[in-house]
This record gives sequence, structure tokens and C-alpha cells, in this order.
Amino acid sequence: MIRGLHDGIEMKELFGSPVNTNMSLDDGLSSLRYIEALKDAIGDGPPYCSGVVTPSDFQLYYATDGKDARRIDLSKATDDDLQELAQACTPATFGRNNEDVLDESYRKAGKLDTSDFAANFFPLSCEDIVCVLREHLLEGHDTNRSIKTELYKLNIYGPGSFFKAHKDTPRAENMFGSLVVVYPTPHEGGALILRHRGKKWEFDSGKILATQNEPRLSYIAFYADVEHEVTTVTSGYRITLTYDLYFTDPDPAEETRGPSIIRRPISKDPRESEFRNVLERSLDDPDFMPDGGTLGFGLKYQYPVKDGMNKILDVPINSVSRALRCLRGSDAMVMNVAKELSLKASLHILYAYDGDDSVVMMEDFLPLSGWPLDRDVSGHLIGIGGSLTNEKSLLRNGRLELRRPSWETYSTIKWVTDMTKFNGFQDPYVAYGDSGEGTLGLLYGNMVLIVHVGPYRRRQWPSRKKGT
Ligand SMILES: O=C(O)CCC(=O)C(=O)O
Ligand SMILES: [Fe+2]
Repeated sequence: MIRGLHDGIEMKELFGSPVNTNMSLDDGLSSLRYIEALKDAIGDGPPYCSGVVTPSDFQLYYATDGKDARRIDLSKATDDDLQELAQACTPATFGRNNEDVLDESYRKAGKLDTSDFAANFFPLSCEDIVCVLREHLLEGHDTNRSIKTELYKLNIYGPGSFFKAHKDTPRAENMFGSLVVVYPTPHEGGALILRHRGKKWEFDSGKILATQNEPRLSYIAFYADVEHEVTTVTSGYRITLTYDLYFTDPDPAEETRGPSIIRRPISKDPRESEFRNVLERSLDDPDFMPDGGTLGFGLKYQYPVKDGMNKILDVPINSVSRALRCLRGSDAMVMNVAKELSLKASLHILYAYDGDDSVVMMEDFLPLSGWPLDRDVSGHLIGIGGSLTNEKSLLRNGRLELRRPSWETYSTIKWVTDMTKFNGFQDPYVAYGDSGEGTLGLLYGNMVLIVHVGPYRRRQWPSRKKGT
């Protein structure tokens, strides 16, 4: 007998699809329904937030090439003022392969460096922006973290200007996103298009500002791993200030390690309490994974993993603990809730290689980038602590994808959310055959979040009622 996850709510309401009450639900099916509920509770919030604010003024001061400083009021600038500003700018560059490049077929816009201008606008002194960032961009425990903004550039997009699709290069490990503030100079076109995980959003500052009944600034903040582009400006000037967004406090994920995990008050994030509720109810039900098992979660964000350099091989040393310290949004939420419910949770790496479709799960990256292996790679990985999963690999376009086993064999990793591509990578290795001749192979890896669930009788967590 399956109990509802919420008192008074029947299974059929909770899971959306009607349950045939005559059907005998076997253990597996029951687990699958809880897994669907966990997936729904994680949800998928947009990776950006936007709004309008009224600054104390719209003055911009600038000086370039040793010329006298100028001041313009961008709430009532004339075309001549704007043309003069555009002429004072130099062509905007952008980051490509860790280099600043100028390529006007990719980005056509003007820029001023921070040494050449000053504006009377400070995003973090503006309550609205801070509140919106906390409420609508930051997720889970990140909501309470300290943030700072760093002014990066002023950009001007005149008619014909654009910026093709790209992701911003984080300038430091604690940089989590970008903030773009747009002045109320009339413009058409120049919409910012965001794309993330197969979805698309548009932020059309020209239209937003034109509908305000007084001059305002419109702004948008988005996570660093969101692809974005600026469509061609067809008339007017689109003038922006761009800021880098940083966390300035220690990572909360750091706090969750070690034996005394539950130090923080329970977060008010509605998704977090829903997720905790569903997971707690699942664990409390003897029909949910009665003999224990493994839950898999695809990571929703991309994480830095480089923890240093191997001086002998001159290759980076990657580590799961490095990524663990930076967990964000719903990834951090899953990890925190799992730990609060005393589940063993960590990031793991799934490995596969050409010529074999088995998938091996490791607790950390292999320290063997470029190292020799014998040809039985999965045997080797298992020998050094890996475990074979029930997945089969599907190596496609240089990426590890999983070929799901059928329901009957769906027993090793139960995926709550699908594996994502953001944390996939390739590592070269040398395979030696019997003749001693080496051939170069590629290991395909992907980092995922794994939560181990114990058998029903052994599940205990601090908030569980005594006697259950
Ligand atoms: O102007 C914008 O809306 C975006 C600018 C941008 O993508 C960048 O500066 O990297
Ligand atoms: Fe950008």
C-alpha cells in the first residue's frame, strides 16, 4: 500500500496521471512514481532575472584620448550627444579561447573602459536589484550569500551593432553571472536573447523602456553559463553598463561537509522545502527503494574542477571536491537536502570509452590523463574503485550519453533528472596491446550528482519521528 506524499493528498493528484487502484503496484513502479515527484519538486527556474529601476540620475561622465571630460544626461540625450559618445568609444572586443579578440563579424559595438567613464549608478545600493537577484536568480542556499558587482564596461550599440551568441568567460572562480543595465536612450532592435537547456527567452530593453512613463534603467542578470546574443540594433542607440557578479563569502557547500551538517536554519526556498518534503516522505515509505539504491541527478550548472597542475605530466588535476565547494542553485539544494536526511551524497564521474559500451562510476576524476592503460579500460577502472553501472554508453559527437536500460533492469542508478552535457569532458589515454604497441584512446566522462539511499530499515535522519 502506498501512502500519499502529503497528508490528505491522493496519489493520483500528486503524480498528475491517474492511478489504477486495482492494479497491484510493484516496488519498482512505486519507486518510479516517487522519482517523478522528486523531479517535479526540483523544477526548472529561468536562469535570469530582469526589471526596471529609477536611479538618482542618468549622468554619464567620460573622457578619452586626453580630451576634456564630457557629461551627458542619458535620460534626454540628443542624437548629436550620442554620436559624440559613440565616436569617443573604441570597438568592443570579447573573450574567445581565453583571449580578448576584435572580430566585427561577431561583435559590432563600441566600448569605454572603466578608466574612461563614470556613472552615478551603483547596483548594490539599489534595493530593487538586490531583492530581485535574491528572489529570482539565486537559488536555494545561494539566496543568503553575499554578492558584489564589479563594473566591467560601457557599451554602445548604434544602428547595425550586434553581438552574436556566446557565453561570458568567468573572470574568477567566484564569478557567477553578469548584470547588464540599459539606459533609456530610445532604440529598436538590440534585444538580448538568452538560451539555456533547450529554452529561449528575450529581453527587449528598447520595448521595455519605451513603455515606462518616466525614464528608467532596465536591467537583466543571468548566470555565467547561459548563452546569449544581442540582435542587431535597427535604430537609435542602446547604451549599457555591464557588471560581473561575484559571491564574496565562503561556499555554503563547504559548510555541509563533515559530521555536523545541519548548522543552517531550514531555508525558506519553496522548492527546497517541497523537495525535502517529497524526499522525506519517499524515504519514510517502505515501498520506496525497499532494499536501497542509488539516485542520479544531472547537474544543472557547469562547475570548475581544476584543482592544480600535475607538474610531471603538465596536466590539470581535477577534483570533485573542488566542484563540490561551488555547487549552485538546485544542485546545491539536492545535495543539502540529501545530507540533512543523512543520505550519502556526492558528485561522481561516469566514464566510458570507444570500443566498449560499459559505463563505470568513479568517486573522483582519474588522475591519469595521458597515462598508459591496458586495453581493458573498464576492468582497470573497476580495479581502482570504480563500479559498473547499469547504463550503456552512447558516445555521440564526442560526448558521453546514456542508453537507458529498460524498466525491468532499471535497478542500479535511478535517474531523477537526466544527465546534462555541461560537465562532460574527454581525457586521452594510451592503451597498450599484447605487442606492447601503444594506441591513443579517449575516455569520455561526465560529472553527476549521486545520492545513495539505504535499505528501508536502516533509514534514519535527525528530524524523523521516533518509532517510525
Ligand atoms: O549588451 C548586452 O545585453 C549583453 C552584452 C554581453 O553579452 C557582454 O558584454 O558579454
Ligand atoms: Fe556576454
